[in-house]
Parts: sequence; structure tokens; C-alpha cells
Amino acid sequence: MSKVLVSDPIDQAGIDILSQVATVDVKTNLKPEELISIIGEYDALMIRSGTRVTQEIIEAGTNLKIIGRAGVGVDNVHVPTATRHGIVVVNSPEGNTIAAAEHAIAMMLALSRHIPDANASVKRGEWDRKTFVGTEVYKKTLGIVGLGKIGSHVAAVAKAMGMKLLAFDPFISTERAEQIGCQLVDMDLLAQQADYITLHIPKTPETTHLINAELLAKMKPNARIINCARGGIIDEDALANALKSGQIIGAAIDVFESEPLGESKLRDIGKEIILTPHLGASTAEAQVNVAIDVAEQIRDVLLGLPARSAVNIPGLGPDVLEELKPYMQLAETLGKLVGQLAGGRVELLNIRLQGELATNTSQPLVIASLKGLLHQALRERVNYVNASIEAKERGIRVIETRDASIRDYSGSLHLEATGNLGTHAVTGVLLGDSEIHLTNIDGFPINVPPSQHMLFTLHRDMPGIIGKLGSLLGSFNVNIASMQVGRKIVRGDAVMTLSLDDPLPDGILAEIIKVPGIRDAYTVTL
Ligand SMILES: NC(=O)c1ccc[n+]([C@@H]2O[C@H](COP(=O)([O-])OP(=O)(O)OC[C@H]3O[C@@H](n4cnc5c(N)ncnc54)[C@H](O)[C@@H]3O)[C@@H](O)[C@H]2O)c1
Ligand SMILES: O=C(O)[C@H](O)COP(=O)(O)O
Repeated sequence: MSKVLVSDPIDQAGIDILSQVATVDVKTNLKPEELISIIGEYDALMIRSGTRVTQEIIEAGTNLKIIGRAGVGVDNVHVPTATRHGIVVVNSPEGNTIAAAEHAIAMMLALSRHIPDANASVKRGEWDRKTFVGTEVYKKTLGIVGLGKIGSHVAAVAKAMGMKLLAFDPFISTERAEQIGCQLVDMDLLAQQADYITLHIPKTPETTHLINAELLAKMKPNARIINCARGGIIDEDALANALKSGQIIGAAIDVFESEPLGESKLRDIGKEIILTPHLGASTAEAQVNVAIDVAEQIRDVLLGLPARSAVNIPGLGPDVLEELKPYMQLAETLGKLVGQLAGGRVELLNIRLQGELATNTSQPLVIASLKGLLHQALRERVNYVNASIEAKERGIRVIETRDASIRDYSGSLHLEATGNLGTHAVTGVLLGDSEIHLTNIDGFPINVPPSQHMLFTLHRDMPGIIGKLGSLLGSFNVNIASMQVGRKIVRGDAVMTLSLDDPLPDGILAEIIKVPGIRDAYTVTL
């Protein structure tokens, strides 16, 4: 049974899902050296923002197949190292969107009405109604930096509260911003015009210290800033100075350059600042959402299935994946089959998307085909993460083509592998929504579902040959589950496709090829 280590507090709903397929150990607050010493035992690691998954930890995780981040940000995971080691990194891109957006709105209102300090004063026994006179957000300008999932929800709520919306997001179209009710502006204009600025961007080299002394100086003197995105986007020293000097009047900060927050100038500032300990995603609902979302993906990957929100598999967004998942399984099966038929060293893989499939995104199917193709050589070392890199390193050229005019089934996938031992081709389709059928082997039409152990022969279509092969297999105690012959003309060349209950014993292929009329034989394990 697989083993999963959960190293941050995760909702029980996620643990229950993982427990269906793995032994789950929950060990939180581990020191880096403790994690390094035990990570080698585990197939999967599930974390939140509390665990920093460094290069060293990943390298010590010699059995790791997946790192699951129960949340959005994967900046605490050294993703390039995970990719190099073929470890899938998944997150939950939407599970805590509402929670984070609502926290930002709560911070904005709490700042405007001095709620934390007013609350503290009443609890101290005071009744001071003068000090805590607030401001309304109605008709004020909110500058949203990052108009993605969280930024868009903040925009919708703020609009309903009667705020005017500006947004800075260089990757969003004007049309999209207008749909959300925001006017797209550059960062300087946003800083100059906004009464409130709220940050909803990832931390990247471009966004690190995006809010610095220079930008703070451009803000209105009565402006407030909210950061529920990532620590380090605001230069904390510059913010402390701007608040102390009265350059801006308020800040609400949930995330910090270094967490947990240690010694910090921000702690010394009075009622102008609200600090929360990275609580953006901390709602009961969000924690259930992210735990289920990520645990399901870990479960799928441990069962050999693709993950829907892998951050280090190019082209595999959740929408694409949902639609293509069955086709990826088809591609992987065909890749395994054609790789074993070709034998030896494959130099060229031709992938043709046919019929209705021709209009689909091909990249996930290419990745899945390569994963199948390389399985023989690399076994579980190859996965969706590293299949393209491994193929490139082995000098396998990939050609993708599309032919919408081939309509023998609504959509089919054709793989042709050329190597040092020759060329072989297979075609497959999905019947219903997910039932894989092989429809062509080396140009011969067939219609069989793949099975774990298969035998293919190339032979002359003539009386008695099936019986002779059946007897031979029987003499080796090999049970045939099903058999089908594919031929182009009667008594010409043909292929026989057999599904077997057991793997073929060593040495039997040489005997099969001796049967008169059989020219070649291939065993395949899928
Ligand atoms: N405080 C918390 O607990 C908490 C919870 C959830 C998410 N987050 C953080 O919130 C942030 C936003 O999350 P999301 O789910 O909305 O992400 P998202 O990917 O949906 O949106 C991010 C947006 O930022 C924009 N962007 C990227 N680089 C930019 C740049 N240089 N300048 C301006 N815009 C830029 C992108 O175009 C995108 O629209 C992330 O940093 C995430 O880690 C924090
Ligand atoms: O990126 C995220 O999802 C948030 O920062 C939440 O982090 P958390 O899971 O540690 O609360």
C-alpha cells in the first residue's frame, strides 16, 4: 500500500479520501531535517503553506510521486526540482477563492471602521465613540491588483457595495475587465486614484516589492492597502515608514515576507494597521474544498491516473483535462502498445488526431502517448511531468498531425512508431465515454478492447492456423480469453489478436514463429 505524509493541518475529509488507497501519517510542525529524514518512506506529500518543500527535501523523497498543496500558492514548493524528478505538483486553484476574497473585503471594512481596535477598547472597559469614527467604502475607488479568480470575486462584491473599480493586470483583456465592471489602468494611475488598493497577484520576480517606497509615495494620503495575496509583494519596511509618516492611513496585511511573522516594524504601528496570521483560506468551507480537491488528485496519481490541477504538466488545465482524460488513457495505452510492437529504440513517433478528435488540444495526448511509449524503458519513472523531457533526452522526434476527414469512428487516435527494428502503427477509439477499443494494427482492421496480456501475430490467412496456435498455447498452459483476426483480403496477410489470462512463458514466442504460416509474433503487457 502507498504511504502519504500530511505535514500541515488538513481537513479530515481529505484524510478520509487518502485512506481509501494509502496509509496516511499526519505529522505536523516537522523541522526541515526531520522531514528530510523520513520523506524517503513516502509516495506522496500533502501540505499547506506551513511546509517549505525545498530542493533537499524533494531529493530525499526518492519514492515521491506527488506533492499536493491544499491551497493555491505553490511558492513554498521547489517546483523545478520536482519536475526534474518526475514528481507531479498539484494544487487546488479554486477551493479557497471565496474565502480569500471575503477575507480581503473583511479587512477593507475592518480598516474603514477600526473594528479590531474598537473591539479591544470595549473589552478593556472603555466606551470611546470619537476615536473610532470611520469612513464608508460606498462611492470610494478600489484599485484591484490582479484580476484573476480572487480579484474578480472581490470586484463583484465591491461593486455591489457601490465602489468604483480600477484594476491593474497586464494579462487580462480590456473586454474581460469591463465585463467584471473594472477599468483597466496602469499601476501608477491605480496608485494615484485608489482610496483602497487590494492585492491579488502571485509572488513572482516581477511582483516582489511591487509596492515599494516609490509607489507608496504616489498613493493618496488617505489611502489604505490590503494584502491577502503573498508576503513580499509589499516591501514591509517601506510600508511601516509610509504608515508612520502618515503618507497613507491604513494597511491590512494577512501575508508576510517571512512566516510566522517574527520581529517586525509592522507590529509597532497602532490602529492604522491590521495584521492577521495568513487566514485568507481559513474558513471551514475552503478547508473542506481544498482538502477534498487535493486528496482526490493524490489518490488518482497513486492509482496511475492523471491529476486535474497539476502545475508542472504543461497544457493540462482542469477544463482541458476533464474533457480529455479518457482520451489520455487511450493515448497512453496506444503508446504502450506501439512501443512494445516496435521494440528496440524508437526514433520517431507520429501522432495523428483523427475525425472529431482532430479539433482537440493535442499536447496532453502527446504527453500521454510518450508516457505510454517510454513505459517499457522507464516503468514508473516516467509520468506526465517528465515524459516530454525524457523523450527529448532519448532523441525521440514527435510529429503531430490532424486529419478530420478520417471518420471510421467519430474520433480516433493513430500512433506510428519508427525505430531501429522497423515501423509499427496502432489506432484506437473510445466507445461510449471511456471504453478503449483497438481498431487497427499495422494497417489491419480489428475491433478489440485491450487487455493486460496480449499476443499479436502476423500470419497468412489459411485454414488450421488458429487451431495450431491454440493448441501450442494450450500445451504451455496459456489460457486464451478472446481472439480476433484482422485481414484486408481473404487468404492474404492477416493479424491475430489474442487476449490472454496470463503472461506468455519465456521461450514460447520462438515456438509460435515456427508454426507454418506465422511470420511474426509480439507479446504486449498493458
Ligand atoms: N491569504 C491567503 O490565504 C490566500 C488564499 C488564496 C490565495 N492566495 C493568493 O492570492 C493570489 C491570487 O490568487 P488567485 O487564485 O486569484 O490567482 P489567479 O491566478 O486566478 O489570479 C492572479 C492574477 O494575477 C495576475 N498577475 C500575474 N502577474 C501579475 C503582475 N505582474 N501584475 C499584475 N497582475 C498580475 C494574473 O494575470 C491573474 O489574473 C495568489 O498569490 C494566491 O497565492 C492567498
Ligand atoms: O495559497 C493559498 O492557498 C493560501 O495562501 C492559503 O494558505 P494556507 O493553506 O496555508 O492557509
